[in-house]
Amino acid sequence: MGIVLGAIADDFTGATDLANNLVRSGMRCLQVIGVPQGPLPLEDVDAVVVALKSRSCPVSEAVGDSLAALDWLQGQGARQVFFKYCSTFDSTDAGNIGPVSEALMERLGAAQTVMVPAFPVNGRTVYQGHLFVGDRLLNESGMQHHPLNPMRDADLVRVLSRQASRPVGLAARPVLAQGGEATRRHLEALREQGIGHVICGTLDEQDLEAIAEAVVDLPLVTGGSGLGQALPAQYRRRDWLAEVAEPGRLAPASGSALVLSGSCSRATLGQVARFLERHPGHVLDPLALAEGDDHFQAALAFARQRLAAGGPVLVYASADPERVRAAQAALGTERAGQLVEAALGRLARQLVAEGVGRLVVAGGETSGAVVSALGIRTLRIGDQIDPGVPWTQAPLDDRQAPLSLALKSGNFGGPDFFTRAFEVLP
Ligand SMILES: Nc1ncnc2c1ncn2[C@@H]1O[C@H](COP(=O)(O)OP(=O)(O)OP(=O)(O)O)[C@@H](O)[C@H]1O
Ligand SMILES: O=C(O)[C@@H](O)C(=O)CO
Repeated sequence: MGIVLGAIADDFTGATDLANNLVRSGMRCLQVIGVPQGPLPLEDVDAVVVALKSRSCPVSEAVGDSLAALDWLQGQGARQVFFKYCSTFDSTDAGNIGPVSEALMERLGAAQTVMVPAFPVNGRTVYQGHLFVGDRLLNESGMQHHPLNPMRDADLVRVLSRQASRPVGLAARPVLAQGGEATRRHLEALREQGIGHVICGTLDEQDLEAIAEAVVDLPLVTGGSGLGQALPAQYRRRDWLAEVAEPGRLAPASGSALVLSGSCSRATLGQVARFLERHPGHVLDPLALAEGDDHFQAALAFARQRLAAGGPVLVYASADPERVRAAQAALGTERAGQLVEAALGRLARQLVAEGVGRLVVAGGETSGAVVSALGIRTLRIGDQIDPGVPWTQAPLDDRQAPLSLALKSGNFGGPDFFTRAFEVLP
């Protein structure tokens, strides 16, 4: 028998977010970085999430990578496929949510799929097709300033219609409130009218449950991690899942504790400030990194010394918008980001080789850089630290015990995330 759910995530921290919700609802979950070259041992795994970097790359690349992930997941026997994108629907008029969904539908022979970005526990809800972040419409939430995919329209039917070739429809709250069966009938009626994509309104967990009941037999579902919280109960009703007492059980953690932050999101800036009130930290400046190796070596020396004294230690490039803009103006946005990502990746590789065994990384791009630098291919998903962020464990060739790793999306986590993460780790 194969896996129950095969998921394709368009970034690394988003993959971990979905995997976290699946584990919390009782599924044993493995995250793989990129499409594996061959089969993996999956006897004790119910769901695999393939983490891609396909959110902001050219459409053709995103489609190609997503189809390769789909082929691999089908090879592992996945009964249902989940395309995971951001709960703020990060995309542009060119894509990638519409084109990737349509390519997956075509390959799966699916006439219809649902779009469910909502993640109510983190404040992402959808009403009459409009996406809210907390009490603000998406286009007033700060996301209108996103450097890569500014979200200037909260009407998801309109947003998706600009990037999809199949017609887009809506399953609004009054339908969901009537329950799973009524929602399924509504989807069917839309399918008969030729509607390929259905934006689902979602205000709370109950709505997610109605959607999950209605879509459990669709070959493809798409959305944020909220739907991942509700689907396992439906799989269980169909007897597809074994009862497992601790689906997020990991080996005991060991080694010293390090936080690396390249995220400049508002939540991360607060977390950095809170950490520095009680623990040592060292700032990385892209302008200084551009001048030679001394700045990196100073950060490495600082971290080594403080880790030896007991840790946890923070190394961060996180900076307020003004400082980020200044670095970007001087170096170019891409080079500034690359300098930071390369430095944090190098620090991770060096310090893990020297004994760091518990590592928190903040930022999606930053997480991608660190995971690549460490050569990590698979992550076993453990228990949640805060909504959307679990501890994970990765086997490493040159380390006997697995590395405990938490990958935090920029805007996720409470203000004390960087300290509490280590307190909740067994
Ligand atoms: N001081 C800085 N100046 C310029 N760029 C920076 C600075 N610090 C970090 N960066 C870059 O900003 C980018 C931050 O993106 P990243 O995805 O890691 O964080 P995020 O956007 O907060 O997270 P998420 O994608 O999970 O919401 C990275 O490319 C990082 O290298
Ligand atoms: O869905 C979310 O908000 C996150 O998992 C994410 O994708 C952030 O990059």
